[in-house]
Amino acid sequence: MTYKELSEQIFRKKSYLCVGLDTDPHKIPPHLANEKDPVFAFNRAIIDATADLAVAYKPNIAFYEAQGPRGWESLQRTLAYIPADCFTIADAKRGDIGNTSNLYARTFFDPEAAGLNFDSVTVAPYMGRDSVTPFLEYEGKWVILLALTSNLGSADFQRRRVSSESSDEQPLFEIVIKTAQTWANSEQLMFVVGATQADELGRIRELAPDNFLLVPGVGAQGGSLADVSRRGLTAAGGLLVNASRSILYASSGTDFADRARAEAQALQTEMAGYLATI
Ligand SMILES: O=c1ccn([C@@H]2O[C@H](COP(=O)(O)O)[C@@H](O)[C@H]2O)c(=O)[nH]1
Repeated sequence: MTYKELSEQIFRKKSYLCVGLDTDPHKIPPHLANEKDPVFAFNRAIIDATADLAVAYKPNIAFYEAQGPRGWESLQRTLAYIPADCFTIADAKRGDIGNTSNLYARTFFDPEAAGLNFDSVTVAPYMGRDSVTPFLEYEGKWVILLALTSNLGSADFQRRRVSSESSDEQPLFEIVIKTAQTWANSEQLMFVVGATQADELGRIRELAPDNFLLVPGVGAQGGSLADVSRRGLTAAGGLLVNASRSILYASSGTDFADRARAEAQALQTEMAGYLATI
């Protein structure tokens, strides 16, 4: 999906909601246990309940890999089921020496390789340019680079102030953003910024006025959709705000899909209000 198409979907659906498919087999409602593929049955119900409210889906790959070959099949079925008008994110947080990154990129972008054809993959930036560029070689695919993550540990490195040859001290995440912008344009490069980091969102938006930001951390992690939207929305939309557990596990009973829809609907209604102001 191109930048323009993603932006159009946001204004068509009046939503920048990304539903995170962090599907934990232990949290699937018991009545799905007899399905041939309970993880897929759960995801299918969540997708059916939210597809008109969401512009993106983000399976977190850890939840599928932890299931072995069965999990990979659930992931393939889930990806194939996501409607074509939704942007897809492999939240895999990959990145290695170029030779190895080539294979990670092939895994998520080449359907002939591992049966997956995601629009984008999350990548850790700390091994530098040659660890990221293999993902950028796939035309029409996106890299979503970790910039300032939502967890407390982001203070350990990402927020640490460092000096570089060309400038005074600045937080490491700023160097990540500025440097990565020399590798790819905003049509192919997004940044992850946690909703719990709203204090820095204005500054990040200044540095990256045209890049989409993937913002996890509303819902279970307590980030504020209002703060994120006020600081992060652009004329193109420019945001994908992810919620996983607060939607998936709104209920553990037979009404789980209805309750998931209600949670997604509440976020989408709020988003429609913010979009109306830009
Ligand atoms: O900084 C980051 C980067 C990624 N994530 C991922 O997003 C979801 C959040 O799930 P919730 O249940 O809505 O908290 C999950 O897959 C994380 O691995 C993040 O939270 N923060």
